[in-house]
Amino acid sequence: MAARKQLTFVTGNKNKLREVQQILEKTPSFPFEIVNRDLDVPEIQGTTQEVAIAKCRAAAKILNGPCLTEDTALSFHALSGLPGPYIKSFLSSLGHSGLNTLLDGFSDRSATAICTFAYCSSAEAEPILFEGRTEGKIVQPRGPSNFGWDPIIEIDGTGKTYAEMEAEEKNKLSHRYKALELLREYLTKQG
Ligand SMILES: O=P(O)(O)OP(=O)(O)OP(=O)(O)OC[C@H]1O[C@@H](n2cnc3c(O)ncnc32)[C@H](O)[C@@H]1O
Ligand SMILES: [Mg+2]
Repeated sequence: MAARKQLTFVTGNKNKLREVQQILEKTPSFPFEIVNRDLDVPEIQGTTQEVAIAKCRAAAKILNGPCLTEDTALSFHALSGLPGPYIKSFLSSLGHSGLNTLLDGFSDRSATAICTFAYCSSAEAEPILFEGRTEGKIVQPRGPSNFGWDPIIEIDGTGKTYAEMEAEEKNKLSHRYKALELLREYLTKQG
């Protein structure tokens, strides 16, 4: 059997990489083998889509070939979608408790976790986006603090935070899983 073609997933985040690999292990029809490169790619300011497109373009230019990038946003509805794509710096500055405090005074604590994969088929190609969303609400931390804001989002209909779920459970309903399903469909059709 011919070896599967490789696709470079540019991320410095080991937790993202682990989840992508776990999800794809359950998806035997995925047409590429994912290999990781940790490149320092600038992340611009803008909408989640603008940030994702610029990052993928920059990574494809550095690699001079096809690549995959991923951006994760966490949008609080009461704050018109903020922190959104800026969640990484909000989390590192404010921590779990500070993110909760941002919503004090609002009755609406709902939030959307958004995962945006961007795929460039060559260094010059326009990035194509694949977006997955999962709804929840921001709560005081519950469960292990292994990955970002997992302990402070309780996922609708489960009564659990992402951090309280086994990997398998998160990977069946997560923003990342949903985005990866769309990417898989697209790449499978491309042949
Ligand atoms: O190299 P890249 O892929 O950019 O990795 P990153 O860690 O910088 O990731 P982002 O720029 O997309 O920032 C997203 C932030 O949200 C966190 N995060 C991403 N996915 C998450 C998930 O499924 N659960 C909890 N936190 C997550 C992540 O740790 C970052 O703090
Ligand atoms: Mg980043």
